[in-house]
Amino acid sequence: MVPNIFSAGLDITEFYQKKPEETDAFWRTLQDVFLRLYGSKLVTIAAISGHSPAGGCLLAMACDYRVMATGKYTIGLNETLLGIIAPFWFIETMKNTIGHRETEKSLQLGKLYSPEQAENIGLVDQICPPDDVLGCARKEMVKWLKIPDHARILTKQLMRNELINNLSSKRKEDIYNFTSFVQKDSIQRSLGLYLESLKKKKS
Ligand SMILES: CCCCCCC/C=C/C(=O)SCCNC(=O)CCNC(=O)[C@H](O)C(C)(C)COP(=O)(O)OP(=O)(O)OC[C@H]1O[C@@H](n2cnc3c(N)ncnc32)[C@H](O)[C@@H]1OP(=O)(O)O
Repeated sequence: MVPNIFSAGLDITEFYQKKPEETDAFWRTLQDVFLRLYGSKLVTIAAISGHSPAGGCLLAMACDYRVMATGKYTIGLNETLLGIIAPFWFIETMKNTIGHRETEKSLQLGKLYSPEQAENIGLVDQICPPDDVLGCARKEMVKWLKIPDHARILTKQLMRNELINNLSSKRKEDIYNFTSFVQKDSIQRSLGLYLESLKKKKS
Protein backbone atom coordinates (compact mmCIF):
# COMPACT_ATOMS: atom_id res chain seq x y z
CA MET A 1 0.00 0.00 0.00
CA VAL A 2 1.20 3.54 -0.83
CA PRO A 3 0.72 5.77 2.24
CA ASN A 4 -2.01 8.40 1.75
CA ILE A 5 -3.02 7.22 -1.71
CA PHE A 6 -5.31 4.30 -2.59
CA SER A 7 -5.14 5.22 -6.29
CA ALA A 8 -4.56 8.56 -8.05
CA GLY A 9 -6.93 7.38 -10.78
CA LEU A 10 -5.91 6.66 -14.32
CA ASP A 11 -2.39 7.62 -15.26
CA ILE A 12 -3.14 10.65 -17.42
CA THR A 13 0.25 10.38 -19.12
CA GLU A 14 -1.10 7.16 -20.71
CA PHE A 15 -3.55 9.21 -22.81
CA TYR A 16 -1.77 12.55 -23.07
CA GLN A 17 0.21 13.03 -26.31
CA LYS A 18 -0.17 9.36 -27.22
CA LYS A 19 -0.96 7.64 -30.51
CA PRO A 20 -4.59 6.48 -31.05
CA GLU A 21 -3.55 2.81 -30.96
CA GLU A 22 -1.85 3.38 -27.59
CA THR A 23 -4.96 4.98 -26.05
CA ASP A 24 -7.10 2.18 -27.55
CA ALA A 25 -4.90 -0.44 -25.84
CA PHE A 26 -4.92 1.49 -22.56
CA TRP A 27 -8.72 1.72 -22.50
CA ARG A 28 -9.14 -1.96 -23.47
CA THR A 29 -6.95 -2.90 -20.51
CA LEU A 30 -9.01 -0.73 -18.17
CA GLN A 31 -12.22 -2.38 -19.43
CA ASP A 32 -10.61 -5.80 -18.76
CA VAL A 33 -9.59 -4.85 -15.22
CA PHE A 34 -13.05 -3.49 -14.44
CA LEU A 35 -14.94 -6.45 -15.93
CA ARG A 36 -12.78 -8.92 -14.02
CA LEU A 37 -13.03 -7.07 -10.72
CA TYR A 38 -16.74 -6.13 -10.92
CA GLY A 39 -17.61 -9.64 -12.07
CA SER A 40 -15.25 -11.51 -9.75
CA LYS A 41 -16.67 -14.56 -7.99
CA LEU A 42 -14.34 -13.81 -5.08
CA VAL A 43 -15.30 -11.53 -2.22
CA THR A 44 -13.58 -8.20 -2.93
CA ILE A 45 -13.09 -5.59 -0.22
CA ALA A 46 -11.39 -2.27 -0.94
CA ALA A 47 -9.15 -1.03 1.87
CA ILE A 48 -9.03 2.61 0.79
CA SER A 49 -5.92 3.83 2.54
CA GLY A 50 -6.00 7.39 1.18
CA HIS A 51 -7.03 9.50 -1.82
CA SER A 52 -9.19 7.75 -4.38
CA PRO A 53 -10.21 10.08 -7.22
CA ALA A 54 -11.80 9.10 -10.56
CA GLY A 55 -10.44 5.72 -11.75
CA GLY A 56 -9.46 4.99 -8.12
CA CYS A 57 -13.06 5.52 -7.05
CA LEU A 58 -14.22 3.27 -9.91
CA LEU A 59 -11.94 0.43 -8.76
CA ALA A 60 -13.18 0.81 -5.19
CA MET A 61 -16.82 0.80 -6.36
CA ALA A 62 -16.16 -2.37 -8.34
CA CYS A 63 -15.52 -4.18 -5.04
CA ASP A 64 -18.21 -5.70 -2.80
CA TYR A 65 -17.44 -3.52 0.22
CA ARG A 66 -15.39 -0.41 0.92
CA VAL A 67 -13.51 0.58 4.05
CA MET A 68 -11.92 4.05 3.90
CA ALA A 69 -9.29 5.65 6.13
CA THR A 70 -10.33 8.75 8.06
CA GLY A 71 -8.19 11.85 7.44
CA LYS A 72 -7.82 14.54 4.81
CA TYR A 73 -8.52 12.18 1.96
CA THR A 74 -11.07 12.39 -0.81
CA ILE A 75 -12.94 9.99 -3.04
CA GLY A 76 -15.24 10.55 -6.01
CA LEU A 77 -15.56 10.78 -9.77
CA ASN A 78 -14.01 14.21 -10.42
CA GLU A 79 -13.73 13.87 -14.22
CA THR A 80 -15.67 17.07 -15.02
CA LEU A 81 -13.08 19.09 -13.08
CA LEU A 82 -10.48 17.87 -15.56
CA GLY A 83 -12.73 18.82 -18.52
CA ILE A 84 -13.43 15.16 -19.31
CA ILE A 85 -16.50 13.02 -18.80
CA ALA A 86 -17.09 9.77 -16.98
CA PRO A 87 -18.10 7.05 -19.46
CA PHE A 88 -21.45 5.27 -19.13
CA TRP A 89 -20.06 2.33 -17.15
CA PHE A 90 -18.43 4.61 -14.54
CA ILE A 91 -21.82 6.33 -14.24
CA GLU A 92 -23.79 3.08 -13.97
CA THR A 93 -21.39 1.73 -11.35
CA MET A 94 -21.84 4.87 -9.27
CA LYS A 95 -25.63 4.76 -9.69
CA ASN A 96 -25.58 1.15 -8.48
CA THR A 97 -23.60 2.29 -5.45
CA ILE A 98 -25.19 5.58 -4.32
CA GLY A 99 -28.35 5.95 -6.41
CA HIS A 100 -29.41 8.12 -9.33
CA ARG A 101 -29.86 11.56 -7.74
CA GLU A 102 -26.62 11.62 -5.74
CA THR A 103 -24.75 10.35 -8.81
CA GLU A 104 -26.20 13.11 -10.96
CA LYS A 105 -25.02 15.83 -8.54
CA SER A 106 -21.76 14.10 -7.87
CA LEU A 107 -20.79 13.74 -11.53
CA GLN A 108 -21.83 17.15 -12.75
CA LEU A 109 -19.95 18.84 -9.91
CA GLY A 110 -16.99 16.46 -10.13
CA LYS A 111 -17.47 16.09 -6.39
CA LEU A 112 -14.71 14.72 -4.20
CA TYR A 113 -16.06 13.57 -0.81
CA SER A 114 -14.35 13.42 2.56
CA PRO A 115 -14.43 9.94 4.17
CA GLU A 116 -17.30 11.04 6.44
CA GLN A 117 -19.35 12.43 3.54
CA ALA A 118 -18.61 9.31 1.50
CA GLU A 119 -19.88 7.12 4.33
CA ASN A 120 -23.03 9.27 4.68
CA ILE A 121 -24.03 8.81 1.05
CA GLY A 122 -23.00 5.13 0.95
CA LEU A 123 -20.04 5.61 -1.38
CA VAL A 124 -17.99 3.81 1.26
CA ASP A 125 -19.48 1.36 3.75
CA GLN A 126 -17.25 2.05 6.72
CA ILE A 127 -14.56 4.47 7.86
CA CYS A 128 -11.64 3.50 10.11
CA PRO A 129 -8.47 5.14 11.47
CA PRO A 130 -5.70 4.91 8.82
CA ASP A 131 -3.66 2.36 10.78
CA ASP A 132 -6.69 0.08 11.12
CA VAL A 133 -8.06 0.09 7.58
CA LEU A 134 -6.66 -3.32 6.68
CA GLY A 135 -7.76 -4.74 10.06
CA CYS A 136 -11.34 -3.47 9.49
CA ALA A 137 -11.32 -4.88 5.95
CA ARG A 138 -10.13 -8.28 7.23
CA LYS A 139 -12.86 -8.35 9.92
CA GLU A 140 -15.50 -7.60 7.30
CA MET A 141 -14.06 -10.27 4.99
CA VAL A 142 -14.59 -12.90 7.70
CA LYS A 143 -18.34 -12.07 7.68
CA TRP A 144 -18.63 -12.32 3.91
CA LEU A 145 -16.72 -15.59 3.78
CA LYS A 146 -19.27 -17.22 6.10
CA ILE A 147 -22.00 -16.91 3.43
CA PRO A 148 -22.42 -20.02 1.23
CA ASP A 149 -20.35 -19.28 -1.89
CA HIS A 150 -22.88 -20.41 -4.52
CA ALA A 151 -25.65 -18.23 -3.05
CA ARG A 152 -23.43 -15.18 -2.68
CA ILE A 153 -21.99 -15.55 -6.20
CA LEU A 154 -25.38 -16.05 -7.89
CA THR A 155 -26.78 -13.04 -6.04
CA LYS A 156 -23.80 -10.93 -7.07
CA GLN A 157 -24.26 -12.01 -10.69
CA LEU A 158 -27.97 -11.16 -10.61
CA MET A 159 -27.11 -7.69 -9.31
CA ARG A 160 -24.18 -7.03 -11.66
CA ASN A 161 -24.72 -8.93 -14.91
CA GLU A 162 -26.79 -6.22 -16.59
CA LEU A 163 -23.91 -3.74 -16.46
CA ILE A 164 -21.30 -6.41 -17.28
CA ASN A 165 -23.26 -7.57 -20.35
CA ASN A 166 -23.93 -4.00 -21.44
CA LEU A 167 -20.25 -3.04 -21.34
CA SER A 168 -19.15 -6.37 -22.84
CA SER A 169 -21.40 -5.81 -25.85
CA LYS A 170 -20.20 -2.23 -26.37
CA ARG A 171 -16.47 -2.54 -25.83
CA LYS A 172 -15.38 -1.52 -29.33
CA GLU A 173 -17.73 1.46 -29.43
CA ASP A 174 -16.60 2.53 -25.95
CA ILE A 175 -12.91 2.35 -26.97
CA TYR A 176 -13.67 4.39 -30.08
CA ASN A 177 -15.52 7.00 -27.98
CA PHE A 178 -12.67 7.26 -25.49
CA THR A 179 -9.90 7.60 -28.06
CA SER A 180 -11.72 10.04 -30.30
CA PHE A 181 -12.64 12.16 -27.26
CA VAL A 182 -9.23 12.30 -25.60
CA GLN A 183 -7.41 12.88 -28.90
CA LYS A 184 -9.28 16.15 -29.50
CA ASP A 185 -6.97 19.17 -29.38
CA SER A 186 -9.14 20.90 -26.78
CA ILE A 187 -9.08 17.84 -24.47
CA GLN A 188 -5.33 17.38 -24.92
CA ARG A 189 -4.88 21.03 -23.92
CA SER A 190 -7.04 20.56 -20.79
CA LEU A 191 -5.12 17.43 -19.82
CA GLY A 192 -1.78 19.19 -20.33
CA LEU A 193 -2.89 22.09 -18.15
CA TYR A 194 -4.16 19.69 -15.49
CA LEU A 195 -0.85 17.79 -15.40
CA GLU A 196 0.97 21.14 -15.13
CA SER A 197 -1.29 22.17 -12.23
CA LEU A 198 -0.51 18.93 -10.38
CA LYS A 199 3.20 19.59 -10.76
CA LYS A 200 2.85 23.25 -9.66
CA LYS A 201 0.83 22.19 -6.59
CA LYS A 202 3.79 20.02 -5.64
CA SER A 203 6.46 22.76 -5.94
C1 LIG B 1 -15.56 9.40 -23.46
C2 LIG B 1 -14.41 10.02 -22.69
C3 LIG B 1 -14.07 9.28 -21.49
C4 LIG B 1 -12.92 9.88 -20.68
C5 LIG B 1 -12.83 9.13 -19.40
C6 LIG B 1 -11.61 9.41 -18.59
C7 LIG B 1 -11.75 8.85 -17.22
C8 LIG B 1 -10.62 9.30 -16.36
C9 LIG B 1 -10.41 8.82 -15.18
C10 LIG B 1 -9.26 9.22 -14.32
O1 LIG B 1 -8.94 8.53 -13.40
S1 LIG B 1 -8.36 10.63 -14.72
C11 LIG B 1 -7.23 10.88 -13.36
C12 LIG B 1 -7.93 11.54 -12.23
N1 LIG B 1 -7.02 11.70 -11.12
C13 LIG B 1 -6.87 12.85 -10.50
O2 LIG B 1 -7.47 13.86 -10.82
C14 LIG B 1 -5.89 12.84 -9.38
C15 LIG B 1 -4.74 13.72 -9.62
N2 LIG B 1 -3.78 13.64 -8.54
C16 LIG B 1 -3.93 14.25 -7.36
O3 LIG B 1 -4.91 14.92 -7.08
C17 LIG B 1 -2.83 14.05 -6.36
O4 LIG B 1 -1.71 13.58 -7.04
C18 LIG B 1 -3.16 13.08 -5.21
C19 LIG B 1 -3.70 11.74 -5.72
C20 LIG B 1 -4.21 13.74 -4.30
C21 LIG B 1 -1.88 12.78 -4.41
O5 LIG B 1 -1.31 13.98 -4.01
P1 LIG B 1 0.23 14.04 -3.61
O6 LIG B 1 0.48 15.44 -3.17
O7 LIG B 1 0.61 12.95 -2.70
O8 LIG B 1 0.97 13.68 -4.97
P2 LIG B 1 1.41 14.68 -6.10
O9 LIG B 1 2.66 15.32 -5.69
O10 LIG B 1 0.28 15.57 -6.47
O11 LIG B 1 1.65 13.74 -7.35
C22 LIG B 1 2.88 13.05 -7.51
C23 LIG B 1 3.23 12.94 -8.99
O12 LIG B 1 2.21 12.17 -9.66
C24 LIG B 1 1.64 12.95 -10.73
N3 LIG B 1 0.23 12.53 -10.82
C25 LIG B 1 -0.67 12.54 -9.85
N4 LIG B 1 -1.83 12.01 -10.26
C26 LIG B 1 -1.63 11.64 -11.56
C27 LIG B 1 -2.46 11.02 -12.54
N5 LIG B 1 -3.72 10.64 -12.29
N6 LIG B 1 -1.94 10.78 -13.74
C28 LIG B 1 -0.65 11.13 -14.03
N7 LIG B 1 0.19 11.71 -13.14
C29 LIG B 1 -0.31 11.97 -11.92
C30 LIG B 1 1.87 14.37 -10.31
O13 LIG B 1 1.84 15.22 -11.42
C31 LIG B 1 3.27 14.25 -9.70
O14 LIG B 1 4.20 14.09 -10.77
P3 LIG B 1 5.76 14.43 -10.61
O15 LIG B 1 5.84 15.92 -10.36
O16 LIG B 1 6.27 13.63 -9.45
O17 LIG B 1 6.36 14.05 -11.92
